[in-house]
Amino acid sequence: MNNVIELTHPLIQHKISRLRSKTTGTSEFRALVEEIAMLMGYEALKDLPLVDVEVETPIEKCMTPVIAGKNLAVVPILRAGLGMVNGILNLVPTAKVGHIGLYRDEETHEPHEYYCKLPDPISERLIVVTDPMLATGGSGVAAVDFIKQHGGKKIKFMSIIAAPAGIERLMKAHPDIQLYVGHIDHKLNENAYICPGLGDAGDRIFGTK
Ligand SMILES: O=P(O)(O)OC[C@H]1O[C@H](OP(=O)(O)OP(=O)(O)O)[C@H](O)[C@@H]1O
Ligand SMILES: O=c1cc[nH]c(=O)[nH]1
Ligand SMILES: [Mg+2]
Repeated sequence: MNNVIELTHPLIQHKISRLRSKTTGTSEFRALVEEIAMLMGYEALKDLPLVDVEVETPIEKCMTPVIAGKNLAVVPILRAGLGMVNGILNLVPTAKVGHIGLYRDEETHEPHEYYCKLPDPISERLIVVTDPMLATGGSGVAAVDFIKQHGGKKIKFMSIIAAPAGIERLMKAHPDIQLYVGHIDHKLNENAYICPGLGDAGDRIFGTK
């Protein structure tokens, strides 16, 4: 799939291995998620639009490119996607942040919405959705559905670990988006957790278990 980009950089792979270990504690886990998001963002934002502005160097005036400031919105899927936001904001501090609250039903594994607030106007922005885990893809599809219903058009989705089933479901529902993944794991278990994965990303970021 052309729109699925697996980021194979050794720094990303090394940090994902640290995330996977069950001995990695909350503060290191949180820091790693942010660092990985920043490294993934470096790649995912390589087509950010630029505008030329005039700058005076100590030598002379010149026209030189800067990021067109109002163009980016980061939209984490709560809770776990929040852990990736500062990684992107480190790269583009002027980005706006929207939030989509979803949790998976423990029995059906289907997502339930509890919050949605997006920056206005959303239609003109490049939107980067963040969620460390793409498992069945239900949450990802629902999040992109919401964003499109609110007028979002240019959407990139960043996931640290993805399962093949989730990738397929998301890209079948939304073939126009670009999906950036840090690693594609091999399967889901009977509770729809990614194997080998890293466990429950939200609980590990926020220390809730
Ligand atoms: O692809 P899916 O099968 O939908 O699963 C992935 C979703 O599950 C996790 O969220 P969770 O429901 O655990 O909520 P949390 O982030 O609040 O822990 C994860 O952060 C994703 O949003
Ligand atoms: O493996 C998984 C699947 C869904 N959500 C998680 O946090 N981890
Ligand atoms: Mg969770």
